[in-house]
Amino acid sequence: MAPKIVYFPVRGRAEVMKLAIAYGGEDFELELVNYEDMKKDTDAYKFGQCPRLIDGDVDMVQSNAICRYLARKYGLYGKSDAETNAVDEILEGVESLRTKYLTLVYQDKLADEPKAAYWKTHCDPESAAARNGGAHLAYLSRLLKRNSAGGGKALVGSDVTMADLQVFDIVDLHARIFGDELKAAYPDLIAFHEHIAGLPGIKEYLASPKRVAAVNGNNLG
Ligand SMILES: N[C@@H](CCC(=O)N[C@@H](CS)C(=O)NCC(=O)O)C(=O)O
Repeated sequence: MAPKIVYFPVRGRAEVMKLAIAYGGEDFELELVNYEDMKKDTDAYKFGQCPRLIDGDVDMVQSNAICRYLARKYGLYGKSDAETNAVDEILEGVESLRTKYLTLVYQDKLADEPKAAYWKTHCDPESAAARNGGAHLAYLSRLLKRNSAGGGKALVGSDVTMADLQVFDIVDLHARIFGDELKAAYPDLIAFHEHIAGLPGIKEYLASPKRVAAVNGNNLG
């Protein structure tokens, strides 16, 4: 049976899971959950939150735990302890940026002022350089360059890992908001994003009706 993801009708935290399953060559089923039903079912939704993954005997929540499970299942977790550690570092690094992104879109509603401040603090390579490298996207770009085995196409080692899928997704979210500005600032991350988008399984998934539409207008989702 195909793995089942239970979530709200947005891309959100489930998107990376779908990319991993698609790259792993499996199909997935998507079940939409209603907020009130989720809150009542504390056995399944142990923290009152989704996404949830059901895959055979596996029934779990917490997106990064799910991502690690899928990384092990599909061989996306590095080829050595050192690579696995590096994948874990990147998953957590992306999580930090995702938290800030979620504040910008859900709490600050992408208003002009917080958006400009967000760009300056977390994205802008010039202000990052002025702060000796301190900006989240600059960190990711540096990690991509530093991994010579990846040739700009992988963040850890030479093969695709869950770290690549997480970075693809976070770049995808930022590209929707910052468009040309992001392209000009991080051509390496954009080229990386294009490479991942063309991988077998992922290419077909991204073009398929299974990809939940981005919530346009406010760029959420
Ligand atoms: N740490 C959790 C966060 C999950 C989360 O915030 N889920 C949101 C939807 S994206 C949710 O269920 N919110 C309902 C709530 O927290 O009451 C994870 O990574 O899965």
